[in-house]
Amino acid sequence: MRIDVLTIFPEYLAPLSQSLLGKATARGLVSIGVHDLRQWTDDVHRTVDDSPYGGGPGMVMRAEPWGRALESVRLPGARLVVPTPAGRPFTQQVAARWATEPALVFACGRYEGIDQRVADWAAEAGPVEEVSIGDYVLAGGESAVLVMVEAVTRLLPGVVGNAESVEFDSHADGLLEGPSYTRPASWRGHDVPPVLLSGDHAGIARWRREQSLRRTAQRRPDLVAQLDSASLTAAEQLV
Ligand SMILES: COC(=O)COc1cccc(COC(=O)c2cn[nH]c2)c1
Repeated sequence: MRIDVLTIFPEYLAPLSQSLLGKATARGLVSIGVHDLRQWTDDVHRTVDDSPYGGGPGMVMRAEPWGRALESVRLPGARLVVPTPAGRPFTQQVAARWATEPALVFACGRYEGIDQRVADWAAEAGPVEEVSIGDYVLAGGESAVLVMVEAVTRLLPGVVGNAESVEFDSHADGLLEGPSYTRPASWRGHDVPPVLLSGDHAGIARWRREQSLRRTAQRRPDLVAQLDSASLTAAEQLV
């Protein structure tokens, strides 16, 4: 997968070339390019923002630099992702869908946002998604891109050592992951649930499912509504 990020703070995206991602890049599973939007400005001050039409606080990112940057960086048909508080929710399902894409381009907004005509114009050349990573407002899209790139690239085959651990992630089956334990069996008066030491694999699997349903019902009742009927019935018994 090819990932390109357009931003006025390229140094903010430095973590992308380290740790998990660094290894994946080194192994050729994903290639990442981070580009400074100011490369595509046309004035001596390298201006990327201007006052909003219609008045209002703050500044808006100008369309021209974005148009030139996207023409230069975005492969034909590549999915353009714009992180924004006003976007559709970014979920594990969205991450899984994007993980099959050959290329993704991320546009990091700053100030009050990017002139809307950029997304509208970009949609003429390929899919554009305005997505939110949560109901809060950041100073810019860079942190959201770090989050989304991590969620997507860890799903790429070969990036996460143990493929099973990806399969059993929270949200992979619509449920939250239950509690995990490791040695020692007793720690500061807290013991590991005995079933996990029993060797009864069917019992362990049943217990883990029950823990996931219970935790989901308690912490994310909004997710319970989306469960299939079997899981729903089980979850309702546990609230
Ligand atoms: C068309 O889209 C835009 O103009 C985007 O513009 C902005 C403006 C300010 C901040 C951001 C960053 O995204 C978030 O704050 C965000 C994403 N998820 N949850 C919070 C983006």
